[in-house]
Amino acid sequence: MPEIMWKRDRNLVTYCGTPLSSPTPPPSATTVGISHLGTPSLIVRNMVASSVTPVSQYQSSSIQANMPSTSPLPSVAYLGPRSSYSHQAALGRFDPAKYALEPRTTIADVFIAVQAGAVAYGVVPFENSTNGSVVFTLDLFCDRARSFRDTFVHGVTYLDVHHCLLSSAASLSSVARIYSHPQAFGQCENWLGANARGIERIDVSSTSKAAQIVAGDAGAAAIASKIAADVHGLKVLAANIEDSADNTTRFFVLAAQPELKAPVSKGPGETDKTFLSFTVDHKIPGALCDSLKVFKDFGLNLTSISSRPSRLLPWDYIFFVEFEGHSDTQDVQSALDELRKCCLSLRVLGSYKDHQREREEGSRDRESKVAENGKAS
Ligand SMILES: O=C(O)C(=O)Cc1ccccc1
Repeated sequence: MPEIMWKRDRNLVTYCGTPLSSPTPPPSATTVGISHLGTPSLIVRNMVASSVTPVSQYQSSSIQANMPSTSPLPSVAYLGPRSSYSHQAALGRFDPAKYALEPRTTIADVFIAVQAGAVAYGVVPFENSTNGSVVFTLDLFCDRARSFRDTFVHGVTYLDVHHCLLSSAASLSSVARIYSHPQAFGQCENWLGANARGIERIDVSSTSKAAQIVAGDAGAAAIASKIAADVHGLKVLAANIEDSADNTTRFFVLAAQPELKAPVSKGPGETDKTFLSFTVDHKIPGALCDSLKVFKDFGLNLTSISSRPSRLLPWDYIFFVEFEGHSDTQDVQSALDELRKCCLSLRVLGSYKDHQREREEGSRDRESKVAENGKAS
């Protein structure tokens, strides 16, 4: 086997000197579910058609992760196997006629594939409306080993998430084990507390992985989507078991270069956002407060804040902030210059368009319709 050499040349990914793919701009951010893709059976057919065969679970995932795509189309890596929520989010954003959607075993493998230039884009879950941050993804953005220096957030896409309990067992009384992704367990706590007390819970890499395992184990069930039930030939023992009816997950679209230009025109309801990580000197009282005050002073509205342990020292943290504004504008650049003065380190992880306002307006519409309906009855 010849040694595989990757290098980056003016944003073209080259393999032994031959251009393989030039990143193609993705379609603009899309929102809410995948219903626009057609009937459930069409979606399932697309999922089957747009997937390459998942690698055996015994093969090292990191070797597979940075293998170049063999498709002539620009490729998009997602947390697989097929029928995961990440796959559904990727299908909502990337037309499978124009992009080759490729499953990866873990979220880390998606980052590895993007960083290596093996794919043009990656789709990873970032945060959930009921269960908060996806810590696996935040930990990869911490980039403690400096492995993902060229991996940036390029866009956002949203997915309405409705969980089901899937099994080949006739009823819950024959189920001894439930498999799922930790995020899915966290989004179904009420249902599990009321209906599945004492049943063992087993964390796996994705909900569709759980469905795949359960397809071969009659004493087990998976928390996954209705689409995963169809793909893996499982029965739906219970539907819509999520704690919150408007359960939504936000996914980041990753790419190996930042989206540098501030968009000249924005669609209705679109907002520019920037995501960054920073560290402060924990020995200085008020260091975090000083850094957050910069956003206030520059009139930049924060939309998300989270932290992960630095793993350098106990109780030392890396902070993540998302705010409204684009890093390619003078306002934001001045704020970042000021922020650098009170931070030990700062990394802009990407600027992108978001449709959140439109979604909020949509949910306000729903709320006012419910209120009007309440008055009328
Ligand atoms: O496990 C999956 O299917 C994923 O894509 C991760 C996830 C899990 C639960 C809700 C949303 C995304």
